Amino acid sequence: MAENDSFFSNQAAKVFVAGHRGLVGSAIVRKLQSLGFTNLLLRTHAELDLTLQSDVESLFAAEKPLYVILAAAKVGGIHANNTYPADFIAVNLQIQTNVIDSSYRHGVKKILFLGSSCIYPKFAPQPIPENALLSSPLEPTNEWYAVAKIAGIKMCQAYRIQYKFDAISAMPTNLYGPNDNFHPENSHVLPALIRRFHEAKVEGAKQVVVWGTGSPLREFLHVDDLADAVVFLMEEYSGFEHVNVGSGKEVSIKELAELVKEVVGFEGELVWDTSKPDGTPRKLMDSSKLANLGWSPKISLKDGLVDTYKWYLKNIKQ
Ligand SMILES: NC(=O)C1=CN([C@@H]2O[C@H](COP(=O)(O)OP(=O)(O)OC[C@H]3O[C@@H](n4cnc5c(N)ncnc54)[C@H](OP(=O)(O)O)[C@@H]3O)[C@@H](O)[C@H]2O)C=CC1
Ligand SMILES: C[C@H]1O[C@H](OP(=O)(O)OP(=O)(O)OC[C@H]2O[C@@H](n3cnc4c(=O)[nH]c(N)nc43)[C@H](O)[C@@H]2O)[C@@H](O)[C@@H](O)C1=O
Repeated sequence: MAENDSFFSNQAAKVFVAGHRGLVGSAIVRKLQSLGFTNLLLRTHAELDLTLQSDVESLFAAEKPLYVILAAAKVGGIHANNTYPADFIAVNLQIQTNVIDSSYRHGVKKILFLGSSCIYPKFAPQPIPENALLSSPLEPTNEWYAVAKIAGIKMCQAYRIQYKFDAISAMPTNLYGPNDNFHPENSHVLPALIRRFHEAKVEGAKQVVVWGTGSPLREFLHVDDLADAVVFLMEEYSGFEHVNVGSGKEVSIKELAELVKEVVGFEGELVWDTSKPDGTPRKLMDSSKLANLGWSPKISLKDGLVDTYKWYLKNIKQ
């Protein structure tokens, strides 16, 4: 990459991190600050609703960020996705359309759009390569969110073709870490289980209920690794195709539940509520494209879980 195109050497550049208080956005802010970036443009949801096109336009016109990282979205676990399909498709289409289009119109040099591994077909080949996109039907519990995310990838590609706009997309696997959502029903499995096992331990409960059969396989990545991959891609990648970001390691939900139980120190038994959906049976991503560019993850699931539980104890528990 030419010197004047270097993201890392442009630490005074204005970088808009949309969604900076969320799991992903807050990790990206920590990473950028650790790299010496001093001019971050940050707006809370209350200060700027990204679904409102004219407000987004006004922000870009006034602030003229040079780089944009889009980590604002309507996000949730299997239950939330299944229960609020209209919100998941509409809010995400609105946010990403407004931010990508305004970025192009106001001279942004590069934007990174975040999607998710749920963009891939329910029965995709494993590990899932980037070119499995749109090769067969989606997983029904999150197809509304997935369709919005696929539209985001395609919008980046369309703007690259028509306007030569440097819009790239990263597809992370299931993430966890500080500032996650620990809501009992609407969160993802890992924060949900930390909370449930912790509360059961404190209350002296004999059992903890875990959803589904325990057989689905999931790949987990600590959000600090994801943030590292995001800045790496801002520096190193300007391609048409989206890029998978995974840990390469998968566990069953049963194995995950046993690990969370051990880390939290709950001594009772697990009970499986099979009336709850399993979702997609397996979604291990093929992250060799990113590995070939020179990036690899550093944080093991066990270490990441221990740190996340410490963060939960310090910041969330009553
Ligand atoms: N969590 C995960 O496991 C995974 C996440 N991703 C992707 O990473 C990105 C970030 O996800 P994550 O950090 O987990 O999500 P969070 O829910 O933790 O954070 C989302 C952020 O978006 C903001 N936001 C939501 N709606 C609006 C709006 N209308 N206007 C302005 N801001 C808004 C939220 O603000 P507020 O809190 O104030 O509402 C929040 O800061 C998403 O694109 C998601 O698809 C991809 C794969 C896995
Ligand atoms: C990142 C990805 O996340 C979502 O997909 P998902 O991987 O299915 O997400 P999940 O974390 O909610 O569940 C993983 C597995 O775990 C089981 N499970 C057990 N017990 C609990 C539990 O207590 N809560 C939850 N949420 N799941 C549980 C659950 O039944 C399922 O088998 C997408 O909708 C979409 O948001 C997306 O892109």
